[in-house]
Amino acid sequence: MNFRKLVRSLTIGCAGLIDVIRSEQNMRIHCVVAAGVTVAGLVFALAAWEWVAVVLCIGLVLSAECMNTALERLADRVTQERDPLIKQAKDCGAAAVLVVALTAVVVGGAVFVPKIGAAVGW
Ligand SMILES: Nc1ncnc2c1ncn2[C@@H]1O[C@H](COP(=O)(O)OP(=O)(O)OP(=O)(O)O)[C@@H](O)[C@H]1O
Repeated sequence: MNFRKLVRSLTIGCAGLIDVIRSEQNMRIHCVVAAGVTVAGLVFALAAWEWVAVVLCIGLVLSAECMNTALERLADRVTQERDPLIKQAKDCGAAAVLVVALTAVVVGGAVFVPKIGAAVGW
């Protein structure tokens, strides 16, 4: 195994992640929500399987946002002109983020709503 190559790949990935966080408001919103959900998970002492579900959702949403940003930048490199196919490509990328974000909301609801309900005595 080429250890130096592995470290280089990780460094490049971190640089990309920092770039997306700096440049994309939606990514910063996802990160704030992810931090809030993590704190809520600690407060409600989630079970192991609940952590698995929550962490998977967070990872999927952040990853989708990174992929969407990559697609947007490639599209902008292809042309700055209005183009119907560029619109379709960007809208499909945005749809990918929307699908995982809605999935995360459903999973988060299934995990947290019963706990919040029990805490407030519903
Ligand atoms: N070159 C283009 N040709 C046609 N439609 C485009 C083009 N660039 C963006 N759009 C469309 O315009 C709408 C708004 O795009 P906008 O430029 O505001 O955001 P974005 O480039 O998709 O993402 P961001 O704002 O995060 O950079 C979307 O429906 C998008 O698909």
